[in-house]
Amino acid sequence: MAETGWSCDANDAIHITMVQPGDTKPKTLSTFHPQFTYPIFGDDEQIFGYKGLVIRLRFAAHDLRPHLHISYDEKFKPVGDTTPLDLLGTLKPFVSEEALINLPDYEKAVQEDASAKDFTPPGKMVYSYEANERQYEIWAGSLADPQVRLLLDRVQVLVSLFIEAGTPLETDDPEWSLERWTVFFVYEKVTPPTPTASSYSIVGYATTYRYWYYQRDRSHTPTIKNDDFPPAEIKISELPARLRIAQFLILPSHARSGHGTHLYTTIHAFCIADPTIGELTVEDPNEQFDALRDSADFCLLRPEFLKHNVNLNSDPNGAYSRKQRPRAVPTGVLIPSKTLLEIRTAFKIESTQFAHILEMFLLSQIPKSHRLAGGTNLARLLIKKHKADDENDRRYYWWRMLTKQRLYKKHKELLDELELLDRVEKLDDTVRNVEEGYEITLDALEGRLPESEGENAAPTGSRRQKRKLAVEDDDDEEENGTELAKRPKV
Ligand SMILES: CC(=O)SCCNC(=O)CCNC(=O)[C@H](O)C(C)(C)COP(=O)(O)OP(=O)(O)OC[C@H]1O[C@@H](n2cnc3c(N)ncnc32)[C@H](O)[C@@H]1OP(=O)(O)O
Repeated sequence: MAETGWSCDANDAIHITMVQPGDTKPKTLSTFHPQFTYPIFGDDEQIFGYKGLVIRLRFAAHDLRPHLHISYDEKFKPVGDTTPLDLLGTLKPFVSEEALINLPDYEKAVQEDASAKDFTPPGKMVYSYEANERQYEIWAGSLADPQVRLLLDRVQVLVSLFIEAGTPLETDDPEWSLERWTVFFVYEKVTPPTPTASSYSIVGYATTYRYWYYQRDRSHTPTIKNDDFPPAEIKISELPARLRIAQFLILPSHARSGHGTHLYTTIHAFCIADPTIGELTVEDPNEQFDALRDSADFCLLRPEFLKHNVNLNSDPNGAYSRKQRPRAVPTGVLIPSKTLLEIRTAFKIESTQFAHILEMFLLSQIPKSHRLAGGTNLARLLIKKHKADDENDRRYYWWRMLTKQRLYKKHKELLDELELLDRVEKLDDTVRNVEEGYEITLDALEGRLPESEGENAAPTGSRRQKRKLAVEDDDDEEENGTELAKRPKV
């Protein structure tokens, strides 16, 4: 434990333990430390006043019954204003009330839980899968369901401990508001450790909510109607909506085994199956989540792009373009915009995310030796431009133009404040960084795709790193009012 004198690292002091009944008393399934404790203990994540401090947060693996247990070897004797931290007072707002019973009572409750044998996760099962010869199920339920609320209230402290800038949900909102929320739980189906124990063990969960999706029907001229007032009851669950993933968590003991990807694709399938949902969006995704989402969306859309022969036209304006540079990027002839819109609408993918996946796909269709990652001669291409002899060089030229065009439109206000030369340089840096980010994802996907071209050799060790982007996405900041969890995403 990183301890200096009377202060210790809060991340080390907290132990999160999943338990299930054992032969005579509950046994530990897994134990892990939090990633963050600053929402509870402050920015420096230090706890003053204890030696040998262990704050153990236990959860029953099936119904997440919680328990908080604090132990230490020595406690600092107050000197004037210098007092040890009030641990219970500090932790109370973050853990549910029922976690504060004594340990023997908790252990008895877990060990002798008569209902455990018949426990099923709340809501209904929406997907099941096998991984590494183990069985998993994903269940979805409305937050208006008291059982969903109970589980969420019990586990929400993990949001503060694992999701940067994440805040636990208010679960005592009015019912109509709770109905907007669907919570997805991932459980492993296990062989019960005792005859009366549960066969479910938590893996992770995600919260999602519907929010109004304004779509103007331009085929109708707005008219004043004499409808009854007040109107008949409106059910929020039936209004056109976007579904937004708010919190997404896979327990560290189950991380990097594909469960996050299963959970995300299940939520996506849930959106596609619901005619009232127009798009899937994500609130404040972090870098890891973006990587997971990009990979999953790429695997989903790639077969569709291939089916429709989506590719960059290397001669967008025919022979004419070879002599004279078009005044604007000829998007309509470069890519099949109508088909792409149909794909995007059918797959309910938000427009910026769709643009990323499309750009990544178009890039992947250019042989690596004609891309920056494969050592193409960019200086020569920038002289030859759309007149380059090789069609893949021309494709790469147009790929850069198309991506720059999107980036420019998205960040127009910011870029227009710069001098022309600075603007060109900034845009150039950004497209390069975006391209590097795509190459990393394509590398990571190598071998996972059914018809892998073998273009992107898998790297040794993770190359996943923060995408260095020259132009930051100010939209996210505006929408979410926080910069902490946000990764610059262009
Ligand atoms: C909206 C938000 O809430 S944003 C916040 C997201 N949540 C958090 O950051 C909380 C803490 N972290 C987590 O909960 C998890 O680590 C998550 C959600 C980020 C990722 O979940 P995981 O289950 O680990 O994801 P998954 O296993 O599907 O993929 C992650 C990696 O594992 C790799 N992977 C996928 N399947 C396997 C497998 N069978 N074996 C080994 N590795 C695999 C993937 O390649 C991926 O690697 P990469 O990111 O380097 O490309």
